[in-house]
Amino acid sequence: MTPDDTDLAVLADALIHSRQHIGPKRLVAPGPDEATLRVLLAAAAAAPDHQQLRPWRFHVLGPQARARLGEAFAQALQERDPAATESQVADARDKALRGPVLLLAVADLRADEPGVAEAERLVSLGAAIQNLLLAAQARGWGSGLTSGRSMRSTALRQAFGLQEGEHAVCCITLGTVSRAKPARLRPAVDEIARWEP
Ligand SMILES: Cc1cc2nc3c(=O)[nH]c(=O)nc-3n(C[C@H](O)[C@H](O)[C@H](O)COP(=O)(O)O)c2cc1C
Repeated sequence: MTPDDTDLAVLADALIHSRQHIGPKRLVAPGPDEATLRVLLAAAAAAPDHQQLRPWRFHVLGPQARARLGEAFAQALQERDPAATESQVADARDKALRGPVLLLAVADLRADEPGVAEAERLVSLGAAIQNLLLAAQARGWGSGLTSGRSMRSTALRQAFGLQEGEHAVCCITLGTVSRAKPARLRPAVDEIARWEP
């Protein structure tokens, strides 16, 4: 048996390759409960983190927070497009209500630590998100990431009390997959790797 044939390797590969982005409209109730969310967040907390700066956190959004997020989405749209119609504004607001469980991922780039570049801190957040998504996938929950210009809006920053140097990166929706699209074709290994002699 080669090391690739161990049960753990087979499981890990199956988990990684079966995860796919599911849009929030296709994630329906039920979603993971608080106990499960805590397990998923503990998986996020196991992400690599140079000098252990903890350069990110997750906001778990309850109904009031989701209403605040919806208002921020609506306000951000109106600010960047004053001609937006009522139905477009309502649609923007609605985005915060899709899916049973919603988290907001925030990068904290404030730590004055010249040895750890901002890019490294964002990599750590990406790893934390992926840990969370895979832990969710392993338990049968679907997930999707959403972002867009509203993430950088003053309205959203104010709604979640973000300080200078803190950045809302994306939302994470978790729930039951009602309808999955065919899996995306992933890049071939030789497209993403250069074998340096
Ligand atoms: C930080 C981040 C933000 C994303 N934001 C969006 C988004 O706003 N809308 C969307 O449809 N997908 C979004 N995605 C998901 C990607 O579209 C998706 O991961 C990509 O299509 C690859 O598909 P896969 O995850 O199924 O492999 C985001 C992904 C990341 C990493």
